[in-house]
Amino acid sequence: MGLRGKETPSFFRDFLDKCGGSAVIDGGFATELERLGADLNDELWSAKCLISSSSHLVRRVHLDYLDAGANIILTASYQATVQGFEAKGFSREEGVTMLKRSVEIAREAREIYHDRCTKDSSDFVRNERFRKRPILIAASVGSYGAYLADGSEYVGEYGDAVTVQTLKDFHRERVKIWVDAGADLIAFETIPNKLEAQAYAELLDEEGIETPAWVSFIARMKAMGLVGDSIFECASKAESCKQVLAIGINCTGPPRFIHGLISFFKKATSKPVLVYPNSGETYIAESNQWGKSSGLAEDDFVPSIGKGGDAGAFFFGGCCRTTPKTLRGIAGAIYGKVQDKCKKLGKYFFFCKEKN
Ligand code: MET
Ligand SMILES: [Zn+2]
Repeated sequence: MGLRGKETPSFFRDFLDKCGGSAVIDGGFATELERLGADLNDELWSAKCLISSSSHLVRRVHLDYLDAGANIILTASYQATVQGFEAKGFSREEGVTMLKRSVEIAREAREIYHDRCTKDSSDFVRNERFRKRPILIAASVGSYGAYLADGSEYVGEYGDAVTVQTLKDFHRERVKIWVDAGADLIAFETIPNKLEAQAYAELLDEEGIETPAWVSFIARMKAMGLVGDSIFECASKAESCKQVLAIGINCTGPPRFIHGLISFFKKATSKPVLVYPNSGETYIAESNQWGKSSGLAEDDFVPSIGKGGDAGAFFFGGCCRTTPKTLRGIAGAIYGKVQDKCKKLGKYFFFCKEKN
């Protein structure tokens, strides 16, 4: 599904129309790999599984999220860098190959899934609207702080020595590798500050990258009071970049704050808003563990996301510690909502065909 070079402003509009009005982003990728038994206590985190002996697990997680109803799957590249693989003893060439593999494995999973949809007779895939839904591969780009692997993507204080240029130089090669590998989208994720948002926007312009992108921030919250750069400042860095088609928040919890955060973003951007919060637990960098912070049950997650739709978001999913089960709930809620809209407006053709 090579969608590069298309006139980008209509890209998401067409995609959202085909999805029925809202799109489902996958759930926590790396934490799902861990739940399936992968040991990701490593600087490469999920990218460790790109090494061929574990690539079947990467494919499996992609397929689990596709089975759950995802329209967009994020690659296992969040913490993947050529220098990271070199530090493990791989050659430069092997490192580049591993980065490309992240996109290839996701494409393989999409092909397997499409194939299954035509052959499988289970109720889920027999359902027309699931079978025909569009699926995009988004290359996951973690922040410089994620590469540092010390939890600083949640803090975003890189110090004075790190400039916009440092960040552009850091991301340039990896982004180009994923574009060349045929990703449909570039997902700049868990961005902790305005500096990095600016670096991404400049990088897209300087390299003339035509692949559409989204930028997604981590909102640093002390209860509901936000800390760090303001949402306005962060969003404005991406707002003027024509390749950035959506702006939003990920890996921020607890989800009950999401409604308010989306409202902030709606004021800061004219682009579609996306949201994929984590489970509401807090990552503790010192111990490399997730600690319960809100007592939020998984059952509360889906209603919280649903309220995000009322606040005006168009893309919904889950981040760390959410699972295919969570995503099934989100997809169900989104498709249900679309069906309601369909009844009222007679507008969204995928669903209207079935219902009318
Ligand atoms: C720390 S946020 C991580 C987001 C990334 N898409 C992942 O799961 O794996
Ligand atoms: Zn996350």
